[in-house]
Amino acid sequence: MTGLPVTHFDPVPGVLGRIVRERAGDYAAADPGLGAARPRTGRFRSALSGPDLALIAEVKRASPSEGAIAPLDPAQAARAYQAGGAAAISVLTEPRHFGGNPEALRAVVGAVALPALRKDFVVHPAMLREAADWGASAALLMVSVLGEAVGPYLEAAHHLGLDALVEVHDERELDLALACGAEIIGVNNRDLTTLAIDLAVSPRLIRRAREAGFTGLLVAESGYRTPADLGGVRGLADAVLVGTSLAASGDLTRAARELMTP
Ligand SMILES: O=P(O)(O)OC[C@@H](O)[C@@H](O)c1c[nH]c2ccccc12
Repeated sequence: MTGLPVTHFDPVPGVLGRIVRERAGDYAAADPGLGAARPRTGRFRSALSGPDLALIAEVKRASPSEGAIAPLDPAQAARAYQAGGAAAISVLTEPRHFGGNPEALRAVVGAVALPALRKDFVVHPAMLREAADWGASAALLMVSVLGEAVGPYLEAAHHLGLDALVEVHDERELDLALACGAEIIGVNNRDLTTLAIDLAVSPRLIRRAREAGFTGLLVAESGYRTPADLGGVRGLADAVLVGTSLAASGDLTRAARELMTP
């Protein structure tokens, strides 16, 4: 595959815009080639497909909204999440604002049998190639960052054997995700341009996706701290993605179990 757009992103405002510009700079000289097609395992997708609300637990050491969260050891954290019933592990690899790095992802892949998601601001095809090389089963693709390019990026992820979590935050982004053939759509409750959380966003957009006839998987993301917080997406979402509240808990296994017990 060639010709993947690497530079013509929608102009992105706020905190998100800054991170996107930094990441684009990091990868400006990287080789955009994807190489030969790799077989798709669909491991991430199948891990979320059960009848129960699945947990994607995130290894998140810092964030722009919280600053330092916890000095997690990624392998240990992933094992603790696995013991607590997580279906998949999300690993931040963004270094400046989220305390992530490539080694964290590799360590998680080596430590647990669960599929891992590369959580980063994907703005260059090399970032997908890396995700596959590092053993991730999936990568995050943000419609707020990629705009219309999300379609080609989705194809690139699939070419590399990865599942993609296509993230949206409003109706316009959801409609783009639906149009590009996303199989797994994540609805972020956090507006990444202002960092404000609104737990009503996920139920609203998940309903809209289902009304549009979407038959893929839907993930509710960000801001969940208590079992009661999950009330709005139980029976609606296939999975929830939770980082801060688990990472900051001090006992990741227990926190994961307690959060998911209605
Ligand atoms: O820490 P929280 O509020 O539980 O959120 C987790 C996850 O949804 C969040 O880290 C996230 C969602 N989309 C992102 C995009 C980039 C960076 C981070 C994110």
